[in-house]
Amino acid sequence: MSYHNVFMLEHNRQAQRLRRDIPNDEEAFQQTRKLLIGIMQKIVYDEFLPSFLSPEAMKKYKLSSSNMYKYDSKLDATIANPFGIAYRMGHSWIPTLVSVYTKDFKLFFQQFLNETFFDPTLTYIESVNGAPSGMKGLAYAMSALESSETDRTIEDVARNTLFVNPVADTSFDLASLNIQRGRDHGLPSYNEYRKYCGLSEVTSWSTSAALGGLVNHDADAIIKLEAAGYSSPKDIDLFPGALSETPVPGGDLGPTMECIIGDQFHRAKFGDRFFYQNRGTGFNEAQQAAIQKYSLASLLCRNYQFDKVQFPNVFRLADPLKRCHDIKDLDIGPFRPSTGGGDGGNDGHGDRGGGHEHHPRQTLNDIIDEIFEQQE
Ligand code: HEM
Repeated sequence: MSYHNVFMLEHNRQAQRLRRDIPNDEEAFQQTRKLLIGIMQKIVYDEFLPSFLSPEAMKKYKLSSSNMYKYDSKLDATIANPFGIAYRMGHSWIPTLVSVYTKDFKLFFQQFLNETFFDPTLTYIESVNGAPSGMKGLAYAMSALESSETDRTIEDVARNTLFVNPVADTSFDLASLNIQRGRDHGLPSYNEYRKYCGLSEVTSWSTSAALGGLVNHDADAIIKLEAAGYSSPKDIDLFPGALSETPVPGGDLGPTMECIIGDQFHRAKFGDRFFYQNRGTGFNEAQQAAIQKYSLASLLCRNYQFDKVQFPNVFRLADPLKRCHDIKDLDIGPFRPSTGGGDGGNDGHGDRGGGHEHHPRQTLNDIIDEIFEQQE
């Protein structure tokens, strides 16, 4: 929710910067929306994906923006059924505790995750006497804390306290839901996806390749999968089979997960006519270069007033941290229809510090007020 909110703030901030040259409300909204989608795509492909996919997978599926981009109209970008299950690997990142940190990354408040289910109170907390607001404090904590490992362990909080019904004394188990949802969708087994991905077929409970064993699992994982009640390794469901694979070198996931997730993000990139790197429908060279230089770190600095961040990639712990003051804002110049030139970034404090920035004629609040007045 904190990150969802920060993109909303970023949208409004960039809309205000663009307002000077785009007086029409609808046009300003659409251009800002397009810009935010481009920024999001840059962050996902160049910052988020490499934080858990191996360099090999990044290369194989041409996910980094340094790969030449050519839109492929024949590529189907729709979400594959197994991706809806494989991408639930994020369920192994779910923490037991939700933390709120101060701006200097000290623990301010902690709550059990299940206490936040259906109760967003934490996010409403306003900043008092220098203490962080809920939204910002959650982002400070998320940027500073290491995430749980991507492994076969899903915390009890998501296994025993999901959708608790105190009257019936029941609750749901997210791991079971993931398995059952795969079956509901008629997904073939883990073994079939291994074959689809060009990996060896599994026919025995051993680790031996010659015996058709589970070559991408350690002995402990194999014991647990066998104990789960599958009468043959060929029956293992996609979610537990792929999630319990040993990670490939340099990545957090096993080869089957990398294949399904890498392929999906490849198609979502090269099969999307509006991908930000597609010249013409996406952005021109100068605009792309500006987006390329921007980062989630910079975005957090500006909207949540971080003093220091992990840089250049907030998804990786950096030491030392970089001062926000030294990280440039998005160069909005190339996005201005009238100038077509850059404003060269600024001193790290968004519009407030940029010598070339002009205040917009109206704030978004003014515009919203006007719309309401017209409706009355
Ligand atoms: C507090 C954290 C989270 C909770 C409580 C949660 C809970 C859930 C629940 C209840 C479902 C629906 C399950 C079903 O009925 O089949 C679901 C689906 C899903 N979750 Fe999560 N989740 C969390 C975080 C994540 C993360 C971090 C990721 C990935 C990075 C993720 C990926 C997915 C995906 C891909 C689906 C399937 C969506 C679809 O196909 O419609 N979730 N999650």
